[in-house]
Amino acid sequence: MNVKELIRTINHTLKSHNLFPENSRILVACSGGPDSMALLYLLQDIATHRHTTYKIGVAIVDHCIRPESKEEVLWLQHQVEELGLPFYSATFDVPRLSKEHKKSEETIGRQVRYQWLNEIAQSEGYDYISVAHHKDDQAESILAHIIRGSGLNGLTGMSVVQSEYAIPVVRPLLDVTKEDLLAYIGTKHISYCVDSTNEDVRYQRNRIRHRIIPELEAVNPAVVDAIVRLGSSVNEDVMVISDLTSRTFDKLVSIGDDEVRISRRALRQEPLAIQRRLWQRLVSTIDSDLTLTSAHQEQLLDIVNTGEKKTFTIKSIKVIAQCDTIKVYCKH
Ligand SMILES: Nc1ncnc2c1ncn2[C@@H]1O[C@H](COP(=O)(O)OP(=O)(O)OP(=O)(O)O)[C@@H](O)[C@H]1O
Repeated sequence: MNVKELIRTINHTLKSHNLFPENSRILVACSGGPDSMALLYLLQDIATHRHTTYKIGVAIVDHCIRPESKEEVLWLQHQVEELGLPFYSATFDVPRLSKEHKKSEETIGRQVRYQWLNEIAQSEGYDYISVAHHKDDQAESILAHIIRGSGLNGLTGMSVVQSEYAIPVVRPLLDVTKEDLLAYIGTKHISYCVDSTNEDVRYQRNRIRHRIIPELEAVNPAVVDAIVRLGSSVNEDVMVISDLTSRTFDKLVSIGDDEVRISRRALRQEPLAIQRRLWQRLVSTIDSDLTLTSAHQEQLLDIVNTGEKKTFTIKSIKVIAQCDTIKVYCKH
């Protein structure tokens, strides 16, 4: 893809989601790596191409995982100041936090990064946070979910707009490949930092990127496109199932002050795919942090299929099925 086509493709992604209108303020999350440096320059090119005037700021988090990270923050600060843009940075001791919270460095790093980006975006008046995930990242993320044993929801991939936080996170590059971005960087002579851990196949993501995808490409050279298409079509189907689940939930479930109830017979008449999702919604109504494992789901589906009295405890919640009534409540 040449520069013109690249800009047209990204502009199309943004337009089809009504993103970055005139005068909006965008905080670009930039690691200093090739993808996010490309995003930074592309967003400026797109503003020129569209004759619009959105405003860009740049934010970086130093995760203290690599010895060179401090220097990279200073390098990026210099680049951003040369461009005359606002710059923000924060430092988190991710290795220490990872030990304290018993979570992987990747998970904790992502959590603190998005939380801080949101705080900065809110306090500095930005409308959007923008990140540089591209088509290859999308395919890797879907494959990672398949390998981990995800349900359908995990196969939908990342969305262009994610509204989970107060400030929406936007991914304008999901329709372009890493190769397109590297070609752009080469043409424009944009400098960037190289993350020394990117080649390390002890990290799951790198193993998928450097070992699994090339093997799959030997079978189908367009496998990245094929996986991304799978993600989009699953996404469409999941939206339909999710809508049907919501309507069934509203019809069948009665919500009390600290409990939810459903008829065992009515639940049994629903297809299994809906039953599973209804169970997740029933428990989430009581404890929004509780995600059912497939083992929990099997046990809960068993409750539906008998007429006997059954009691079941999952973490913070209790389920009692007696005669035709199933009651879900907090065990405390
Ligand atoms: N340390 C960081 N500070 C700010 N934003 C970051 C940082 N690390 C990642 N991001 C943002 O999150 C996106 C996804 O993170 P990921 O680790 O997958 O990126 P990456 O493949 O390393 O990309 P890049 O080539 O830009 O480093 C990046 O493209 C960037 O927009």
